[in-house]
Amino acid sequence: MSPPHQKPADPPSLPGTPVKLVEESEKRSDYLVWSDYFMALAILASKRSKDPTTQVGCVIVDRDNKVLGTGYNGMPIGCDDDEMPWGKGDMNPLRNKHAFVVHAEQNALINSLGKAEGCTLYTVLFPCNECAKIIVQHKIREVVYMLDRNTWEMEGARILFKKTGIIYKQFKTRLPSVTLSFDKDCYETDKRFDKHDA
Ligand SMILES: Nc1ccn([C@H]2C[C@H](O)[C@@H](COP(=O)(O)O)O2)c(=O)n1
Repeated sequence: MSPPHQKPADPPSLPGTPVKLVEESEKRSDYLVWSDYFMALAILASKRSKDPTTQVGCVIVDRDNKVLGTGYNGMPIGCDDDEMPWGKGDMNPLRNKHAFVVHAEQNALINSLGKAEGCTLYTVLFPCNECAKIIVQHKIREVVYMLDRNTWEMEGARILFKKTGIIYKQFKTRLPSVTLSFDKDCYETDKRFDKHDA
């Protein structure tokens, strides 16, 4: 007899009988945990960025795990992406992207319509000092980031977070990757549904 915690084995199928479909009556175990889901969303948002060197995405999440806003680094509304500078090596600061790009965190906060108090901010890149000022003003509770840079701007952000009690921590996951395929994840699922339904 099987031990009580194990499902009894399926009886061997008789020759010529069709193979039984995998039972789908139990909860999936390989679903995304919240933090993986939110960081994956931030990375997905970063794919919207037109910045040729660094694409950043950001997601703001409330205590009930509701997404209040997402953002990525891009030019301000009304500025034609094709007319704006995307480099950063020109002597003239007005010919560099940094003079104009709205950071991912800023866009996510703007999109959260003033409701970000007590929320967690997931970002692909650690915030700079300018973003940190706005994060503080919105009373964000916690910042979760993937990548960090050793720059004075990010050091400035760390100083502001420490002074104001905003928790910041590097993202940790057990997953090496989250893959997303229009084909496999949607069309094939739909085909399986058709089979069951027929
Ligand atoms: N926390 C951050 C830091 C930077 N960004 C944006 C600003 C630029 O578009 C890009 C950085 O460009 P790089 O100097 O690496 O060529 O990333 C942001 O959105 N959030």
